[in-house]
Amino acid sequence: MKRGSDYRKKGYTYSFDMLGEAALTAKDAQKYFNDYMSAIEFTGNFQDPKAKGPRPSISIKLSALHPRYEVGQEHRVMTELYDRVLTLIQKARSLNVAITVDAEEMDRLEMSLHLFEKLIRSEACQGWGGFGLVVQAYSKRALPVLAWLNALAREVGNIIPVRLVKGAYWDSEIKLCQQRGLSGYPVYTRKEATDVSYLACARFLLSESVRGNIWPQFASHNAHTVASILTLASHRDFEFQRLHGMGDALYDRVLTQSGVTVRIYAPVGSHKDLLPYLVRRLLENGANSSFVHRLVDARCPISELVQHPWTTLNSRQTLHNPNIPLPSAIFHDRKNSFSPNIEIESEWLPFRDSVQSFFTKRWSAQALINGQPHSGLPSHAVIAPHNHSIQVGEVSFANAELVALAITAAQEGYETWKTTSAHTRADALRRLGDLLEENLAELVALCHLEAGKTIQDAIDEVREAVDFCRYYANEAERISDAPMMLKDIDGHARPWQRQGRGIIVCISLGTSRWQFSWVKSPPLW
Ligand SMILES: NC(=O)c1ccc[n+]([C@@H]2O[C@H](COP(=O)([O-])OP(=O)(O)OC[C@H]3O[C@@H](n4cnc5c(N)ncnc54)[C@H](O)[C@@H]3O)[C@@H](O)[C@H]2O)c1
Ligand SMILES: N[C@@H](CCC=O)C(=O)O
Repeated sequence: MKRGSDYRKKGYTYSFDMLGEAALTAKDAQKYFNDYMSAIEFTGNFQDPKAKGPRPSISIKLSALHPRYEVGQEHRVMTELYDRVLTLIQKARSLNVAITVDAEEMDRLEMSLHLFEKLIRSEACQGWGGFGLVVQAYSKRALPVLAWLNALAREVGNIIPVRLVKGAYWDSEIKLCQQRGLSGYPVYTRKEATDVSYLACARFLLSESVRGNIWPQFASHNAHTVASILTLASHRDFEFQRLHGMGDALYDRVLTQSGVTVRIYAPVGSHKDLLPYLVRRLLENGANSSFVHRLVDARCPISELVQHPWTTLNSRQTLHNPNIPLPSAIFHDRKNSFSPNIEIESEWLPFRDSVQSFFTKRWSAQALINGQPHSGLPSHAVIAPHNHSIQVGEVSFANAELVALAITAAQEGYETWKTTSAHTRADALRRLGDLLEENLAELVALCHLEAGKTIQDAIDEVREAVDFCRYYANEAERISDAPMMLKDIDGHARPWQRQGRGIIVCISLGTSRWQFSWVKSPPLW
């Protein structure tokens, strides 16, 4: 507060962010809760007679306040985390300190909105107008979220402050979707698309149908964006926001020339907690497309800086960025394995229904030799480890006779298999990968019931198998067919070619590696 006093004299106000996020333990979450509480008390009680502008506020991160702020634990989010935030709201309201819920990763958007709705409907928020949230314009859901917030504000009769940012997690959003093999991205992949989205959201927030329901807080250091907002606005019922240490010159001018309030988002805390925040700033400010980066780049002409993002976007051949392949296409030589995004309802609900449709199935497993199942041996019940009242199916174990039969069959098959081209064998493996993927829902149900895996773990298990199939199919083609010349000990080059080693017995322990043994042994050698 003391450090900000010069800025407050100029007319700036603050939103303090207590550094710290992604609490991993209840102890961490309690520490961050205490930090927020004391920040609210300090901010509410601090008197600065020379300060101009509205009172400072506090920004909170939900991930800091609960170690299980995740979709799979939504019932705890809606009760335990709800109680925590409610306590902060009650304290903040009693001291007239506004609270903003920071936006984090896109997968938590729906859950954060459920929680926000429950809180804004609580008695603690009735008629206050000091409880708001952040909307990220790089999100493809930004405009619908704003429309929903506008309807909510109108219904509950509270003004909702909304900080509109471009978004601070762009790089990790892209990487996570690729790693998880999702069907697409929740964020735009061209910078100018985010800029256009920001302006579309700003136009909506400044419209008469929103005025009086939402208090817009436009957060950007991009002079083009700021100038566009000042031009778009037919009233002054909004404010600007900037980060501490950024956009000083721009906002000194805005403050003196436009009469609009400017709030500085100031992170407060120890160096230890600064790292994630700092890395996000480094990534976004280091990007060639960043406005502040281009501003200080002498090679970037002003005519480019002032180009309307719509003109830039419209000049592209595609709205998406072809340099950022879809998650399924990130490998140059094979398809990435697919996962539905079970954090978002539009994908989770249909997938859950398909998985659940197998919950009544009873699987039966027995020796399979030459494509023929061998039943008739004593069977044993397979019981779900997490719920002993569920019988997943039954299994008949092979006996020595069947093992001998299997080895003979494999020996006979090997004679043809070893002369089968690597390409044909690799194709069989790829087909297996595709079949595993096509039957994802059933395999997930089986992993869940038989091994007690969580749904995400089960999906990952199947994905790993699919990846193995595709990866080793390529490897088989790469190394199996082509004869190589290797130098012998006497320096002479000799032709060298791999060949099958014969039958391999694989003993695979436990259920979790069933696919591993399949993929890495018989089909290749
Ligand atoms: N909390 C605040 O008060 C506050 C205030 C101002 C800015 N900010 C943040 O500062 C950062 C910089 O934003 P800005 O408006 O000043 O600068 P900017 O106009 O240069 O926009 C940069 C932003 O564009 C987006 N982006 C970058 N590459 C992209 C791509 N290939 N495809 C789609 N989107 C892409 C990202 O969200 C990136 O942060 C953002 O993280 C913003 O959220 C926060
Ligand atoms: N909440 C952001 C601040 C910048 C954008 O909103 C962060 O923690 O990185």
